[in-house]
Amino acid sequence: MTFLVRAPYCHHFSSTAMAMSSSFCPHLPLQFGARPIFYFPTKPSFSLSFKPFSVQASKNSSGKELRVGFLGLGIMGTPMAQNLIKSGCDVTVWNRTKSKCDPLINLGAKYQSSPQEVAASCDVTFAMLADPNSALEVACGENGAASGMSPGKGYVDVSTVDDTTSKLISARIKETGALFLEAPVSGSKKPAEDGQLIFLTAGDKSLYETVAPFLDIMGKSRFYLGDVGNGAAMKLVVNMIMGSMMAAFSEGLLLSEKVGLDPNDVVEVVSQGAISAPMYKLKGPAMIKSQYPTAFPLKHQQKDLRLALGLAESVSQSTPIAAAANELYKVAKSRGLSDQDFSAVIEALKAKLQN
Ligand SMILES: NC(=O)C1=CN([C@@H]2O[C@H](COP(=O)(O)OP(=O)(O)OC[C@H]3O[C@@H](n4cnc5c(N)ncnc54)[C@H](OP(=O)(O)O)[C@@H]3O)[C@@H](O)[C@H]2O)C=CC1
Ligand SMILES: O=CCCC(=O)O
Repeated sequence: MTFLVRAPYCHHFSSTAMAMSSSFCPHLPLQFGARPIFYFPTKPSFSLSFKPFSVQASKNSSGKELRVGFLGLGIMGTPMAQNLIKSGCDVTVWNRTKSKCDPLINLGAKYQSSPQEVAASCDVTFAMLADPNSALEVACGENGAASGMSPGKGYVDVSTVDDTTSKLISARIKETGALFLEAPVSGSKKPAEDGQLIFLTAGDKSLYETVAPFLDIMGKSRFYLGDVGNGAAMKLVVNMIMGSMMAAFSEGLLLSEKVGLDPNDVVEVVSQGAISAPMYKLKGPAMIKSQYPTAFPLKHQQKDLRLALGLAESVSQSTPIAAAANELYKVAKSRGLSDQDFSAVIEALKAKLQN
């Protein structure tokens, strides 16, 4: 197997490719069913000498370097597309609000004025949209990407959506003869900037292999999980856990303060014990100061909890903790905190106590 690897924390993407023998690629034991999972756990700690990405990038049937489209340039899409451009990829961008394309055009990206035109002018097109509705609209709506798709092309949806939405998009893309991969990401704004995302992919295996070099520019590891829907489900499970963890952490911080403890000590104690999580150490100090600089918008966390609860209901799985957490995020949204970081959910608990 060939892996594209990059120097840890290398921002200039002089990155890249090195053919590694399969002995470098640990195949982890399968714990979620009998599907193959390809896992590259961390970037190597040794130094490599790199060639420009384009030398090793996947080629299309005419032997030309693949042209990459990127739709959706929000908090995540912008740094992801930026990393592709900086690595030397041929990138064409589109965003509903056109002004967000400008910084990427300045970096060397091309621009097309609709998802259809991006898809028509590129070999593979990535999409990073807000939610199921926008993902569907951009892929399947008027002048949507599907209208520009044809055999030999591929569509990679990296948005967080539910499995039903992903299957609808997949069906529409595949109608055109193109291939489809869902590839939602774990990791937030900073991992996106640092090319340290975790891709949870499912769908056409050959497209997964084709876009692997691009995933490796944007991420630190990638999982192939089988049929369309499995990547979406994995992402929702992970974010359901995360949403509940943040809600529980918020309760702990507020309780500690009420009983006369220093919540900064709580952050430190938690960080040294079995329930330590990078998220607590990263966001706790700002939460204590009632500051919520946005990395992962609260409205998206609530969307993910809503979708995860739907997923749980579809298989009759009881999820009372996530359901309670979801209510808190809904309260936070109703108090105008949608665009703050999801750690602002703590404000919902403060508000509750004041009622
Ligand atoms: N932020 C994070 O930490 C992470 C987010 N995610 C997921 O990634 C996705 C994107 O997140 P993020 O970048 O934070 O979100 P943002 O809200 O920053 O960006 C959303 C993007 O979707 C576009 N969009 C929204 N509605 C429409 C529409 N109707 N038609 C066309 N485009 C639309 C926006 O365009 P415009 O600029 O015009 O508004 C923007 O490009 C979400 O699914 C989120 O859950 C996954 C991992 C981490
Ligand atoms: O979907 C958002 C995930 C945020 C994270 O993994 O830190």
